[in-house]
Amino acid sequence: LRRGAPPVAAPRRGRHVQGAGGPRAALQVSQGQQPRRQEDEGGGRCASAGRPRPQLSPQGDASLPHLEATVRRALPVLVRSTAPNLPPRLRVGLVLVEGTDWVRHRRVVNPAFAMDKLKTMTTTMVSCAEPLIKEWERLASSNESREVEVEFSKLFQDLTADIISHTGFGSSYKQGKEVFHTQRQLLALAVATLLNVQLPGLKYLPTKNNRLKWMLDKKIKTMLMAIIQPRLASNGGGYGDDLLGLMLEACLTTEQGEKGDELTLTLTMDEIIDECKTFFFAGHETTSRLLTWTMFLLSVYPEWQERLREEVLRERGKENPTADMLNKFKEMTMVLLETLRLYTPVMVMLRKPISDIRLGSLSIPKGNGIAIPIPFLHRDKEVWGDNANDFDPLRFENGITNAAKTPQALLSFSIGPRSCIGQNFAMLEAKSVMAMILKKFSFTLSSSYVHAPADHITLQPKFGLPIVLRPLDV
Ligand code: HEM
Repeated sequence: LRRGAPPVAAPRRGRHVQGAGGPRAALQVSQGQQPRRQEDEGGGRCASAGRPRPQLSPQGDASLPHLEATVRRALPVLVRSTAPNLPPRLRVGLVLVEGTDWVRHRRVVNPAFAMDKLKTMTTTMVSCAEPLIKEWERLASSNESREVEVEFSKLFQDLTADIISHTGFGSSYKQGKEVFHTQRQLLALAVATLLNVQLPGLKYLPTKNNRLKWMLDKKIKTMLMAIIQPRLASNGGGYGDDLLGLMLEACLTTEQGEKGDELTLTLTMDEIIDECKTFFFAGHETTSRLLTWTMFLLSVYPEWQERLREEVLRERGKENPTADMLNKFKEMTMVLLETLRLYTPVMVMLRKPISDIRLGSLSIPKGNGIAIPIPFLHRDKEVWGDNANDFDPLRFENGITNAAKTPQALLSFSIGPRSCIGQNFAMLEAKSVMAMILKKFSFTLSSSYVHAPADHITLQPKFGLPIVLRPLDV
């Protein structure tokens, strides 16, 4: 993963010649609308204090042709680089570890996402959605119009938080939810202060914001320890079949030496805590966005809404969906993939080459940031055909690899060894929730909806997603 790129000479003056120069490196170091300051990868150093790092941020047609085909091929030789301004306490777990640490983490976390384990979690996903369905039915029946308007953007955020709390922490889901709630506060604080000028050392000073961040951080750690410690103490009885239990099992089997030479796979307590935080950061908002945009597209394309409803009812009638049944939903899978293509929740992947490399006609020196703009690549007519901007789930009829001119064109979950570990989890979750809604309601966009997709770390409808639900039995 890290060694693939043969070193090539790094042209010192080449960037402008290659049409990728942008402004000269200064406080503002990238071409696009990047934040005003950039921290160094190690955390804490900013452009004004340390060496500015140029970032290649292809935007629009001018620079895209250089990168289109080659970016995908280059992904394996680039290492992940973090959002430059993300505070260290939010850079956690598997998403951000590198090298042998990554191998160790990924092996421990992998078993928790095995399909047979996920299947048992489907029941939990369905039962988290069930009370909402009942509540909407009740509200609709009490309205004269027999309809109910629901704001789905916020609702899906709460629902996916509920699902990840239950599937992540089982019977400790209430404490899990509290952890996630605190993480959300920490994230909101980080985002609110993202563009503040950072002076070196400022993060160590007991400012009001810093004290609040430290307090929240400590609270998260204490709460997670309170969930993890009793599990560890109860060895012999198993650690639970939720994500945490499965991870502890993978971790501790190796620690007890059952596999002898694999002792290095063990995670420390701090690392386990980091992985628990990762479940939430990586898995909750992204999945809620997938659900949000699917709901939006099905409202706009009623013929597809009807096709999916028929598929759901054909397989299982009015019964709750099971994992095996969800895996059979071909048209639902096609619609979800098309939603991921048009409204990818993660908009940018940040990478840096570990040695000087060539990307098509561009030479990129080692360590320079590359922002890979997924929405541009997902709407490229060269790759997806002339209807690249249209909603056409049929393009996925013969699977992902045959949907475009290049086999790995869909980048929503990334590709290669560092691709999303939670993609099957996310797809099962989205299918469970959509099946529950489709079998009970038909729905349309509310007249108050305003179409304004906005990039707030993930892609979300700026003014929410108000939808009018009508129970099918009425
Ligand atoms: C629709 C939902 C999701 C989308 C669109 C998504 C997208 C992505 C993408 C694009 C990456 C690669 C990021 C990069 O290379 O910079 C990634 C990695 C990752 N995702 Fe997801 N994700 C989703 C759901 C989930 C869920 C449900 C979980 C866990 C509960 C999860 C956990 C992770 C982890 C741990 C990684 C890092 C993997 C590694 O580096 O080995 N994701 N995801």
